Amino acid sequence: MASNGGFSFPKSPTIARGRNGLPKIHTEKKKEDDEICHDDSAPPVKAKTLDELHSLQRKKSAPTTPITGTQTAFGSIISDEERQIQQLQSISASLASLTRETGPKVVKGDPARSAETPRVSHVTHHHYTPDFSISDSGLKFTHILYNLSPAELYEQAIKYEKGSFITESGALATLSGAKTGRSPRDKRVVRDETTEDELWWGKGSPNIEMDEHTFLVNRERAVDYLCSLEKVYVNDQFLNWDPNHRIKVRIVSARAYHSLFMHNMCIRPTPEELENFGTPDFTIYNAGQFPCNRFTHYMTSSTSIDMNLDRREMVILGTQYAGEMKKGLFSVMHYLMPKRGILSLHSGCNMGKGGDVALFFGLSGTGKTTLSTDHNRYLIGDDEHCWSENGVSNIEGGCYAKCIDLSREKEPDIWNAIKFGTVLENVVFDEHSREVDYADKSVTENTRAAYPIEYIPNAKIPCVGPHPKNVILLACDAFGVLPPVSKLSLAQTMYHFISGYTALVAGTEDGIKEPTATFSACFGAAFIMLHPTKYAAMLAEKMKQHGATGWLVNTGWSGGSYGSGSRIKLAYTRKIIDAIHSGTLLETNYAKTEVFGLDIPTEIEGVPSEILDPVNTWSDKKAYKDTLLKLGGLFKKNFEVFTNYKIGADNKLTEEILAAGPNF
Ligand SMILES: Nc1ncnc2c1ncn2[C@@H]1O[C@H](COP(=O)(O)OP(=O)(O)OP(=O)(O)O)[C@@H](O)[C@H]1O
Ligand SMILES: O=C([O-])CC(=O)C(=O)O
Ligand SMILES: [Ca+2]
Ligand SMILES: [Mn+2]
Repeated sequence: MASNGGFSFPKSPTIARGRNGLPKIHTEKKKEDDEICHDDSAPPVKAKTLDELHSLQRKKSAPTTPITGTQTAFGSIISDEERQIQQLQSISASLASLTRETGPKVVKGDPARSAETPRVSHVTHHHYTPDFSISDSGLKFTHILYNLSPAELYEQAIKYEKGSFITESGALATLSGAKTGRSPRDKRVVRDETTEDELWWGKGSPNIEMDEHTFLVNRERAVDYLCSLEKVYVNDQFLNWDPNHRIKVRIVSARAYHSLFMHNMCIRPTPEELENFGTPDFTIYNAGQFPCNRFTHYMTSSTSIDMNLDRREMVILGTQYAGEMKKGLFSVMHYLMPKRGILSLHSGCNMGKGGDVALFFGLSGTGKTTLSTDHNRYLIGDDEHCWSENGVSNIEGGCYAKCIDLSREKEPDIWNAIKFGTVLENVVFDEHSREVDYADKSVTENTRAAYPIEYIPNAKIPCVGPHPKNVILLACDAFGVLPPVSKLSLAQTMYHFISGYTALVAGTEDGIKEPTATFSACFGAAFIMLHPTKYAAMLAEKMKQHGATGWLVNTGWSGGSYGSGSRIKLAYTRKIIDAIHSGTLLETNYAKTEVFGLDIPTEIEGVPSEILDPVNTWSDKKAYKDTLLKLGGLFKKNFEVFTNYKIGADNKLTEEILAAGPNF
């Protein structure tokens, strides 16, 4: 016993094997000398009750502006408690019913814990509540879970939201409910005197009108629903990394999943920034699963996503798909930024070690996130950017990657970003090991991961960069006739930007399906608010001024259309993109294609030369020509609506753009 310097180990109970192989536990009284033996166990806890013990576990967060309090705009200093009351008053005002003219009684903190953790006392928006407005809803409290941390949101989701699980890598797996994608046909925009003239309305426009009154009806419905809940989540965050054009947004939602999603996707304020947040510039009321009333004017389904630019508010009813919030705010930026002379872009963006910036435009699923996430370059952002006179800035604070068929080998940075804090939507996983099967489309093909941008190792923080050198237009051409890469003139770049082409293959359950061409102006018609030519004119102007080169990259099929050919290997596309970034692709020899008149390189390092001209990869040359002409015809037909518009101040450019399309 004394051999180890006077220490002894408490004797473990003697275990013997019984007849059935199970250990037999001996419970006879220990010998006297065992009890007086040196005890090295830790001292007992100070708590006298379990509640006391639990309260020891959680330490109150340190005040972020200690003792001195916060300096207000008028120079006075306010206490921490006063500041918290102001914050709650602001939230109560956000949640105020428009008819009762008073905000709900709000109290900060988890209702499940309010008994044990007294937080800031409640506030009502107006201190005086007239008698006539007293109703049951006026008597209850709404608990506010304000800018919770990812850990707190995990606990909320797992406790209260069915379908929430921690995956093997630590991500939060969630279900978005009946909707697993956006509902563009249910989007409504208030048409008033201002927006009547400013916005793009009519054929092709994503802005389907509603009147102010109907908006208020839906707003009231969402606010009443949210206030009827025991608790709501409130996120106060920012959009746009350009400090001169930063927008303050507030998101009120019913689910921890939504709060964590926006925590990841918007820019996260520092504690100091949060203290001085004040009144938001834009507010989202996300009532999620609560539907709109189909008897309401303008409603054509139980889902409605309503935007009121004058009130700076958005209401979501009848869909829990979180992308509605992300893209709703993007639409707002597509309105606010051009007003300030800043171009908003549905594009990814990265920067080389030497400071060369590339933009990646493309419709959903064409490769913005995949190709802007590049181990050799700094990631500025994967989906939404602004281009101002100062250069580029990311609008968001996170990325939203498609996960279908994700593999560690092909997309290591995205794979590694799926860890604690990341929201994983609609994926399927092993019920025991919680390993995700990224090939499984049982819930949807649109499985997604939302993670903060700093989860990508070479993210450029702050997410801003100089003026772009290369503008890469991505199309996933399932017809297999567009070349893997072509160099574009400015007029061609504008033609393809306005066209916004891609062709994906819809559901593949019933065997081979024909690809369908999609044209979406500015590679994001669902989100733009002004006429496409307004954005196009700004892009042309900026590309000309900064000498950026345009490229068209087909990330889709080669060797035949969908069904006979195959998707271009991601490894080849990456080599093509590398050659664009490095500048070597500018130096190589070019040939011109028929019909589209594109300049295609004859060789690229690491890419088999025969695939560079798609005609070489088709065994049936007639089928190739027919398909090429068919696609050319679709482009022409789509562009008809734009032929009457002037693009920019210069008529010459308009003519050049019209001539830059397919010719046959
Ligand atoms: N050659 C290729 N180039 C790019 N992506 C490819 C290629 N082959 C397969 N892929 C796959 O295509 C998908 C591209 O999706 P990605 O998330 O980049 O779309 P996105 O343009 O960011 O769309 P969204 O705007 O909807 O987020 C990924 O799943 C990627 O693995
Ligand atoms: O908004 C979404 O759901 C995903 C996305 O990025 C897009 O469709 O462009
Ligand atoms: Ca993306
Ligand atoms: Mn997108």
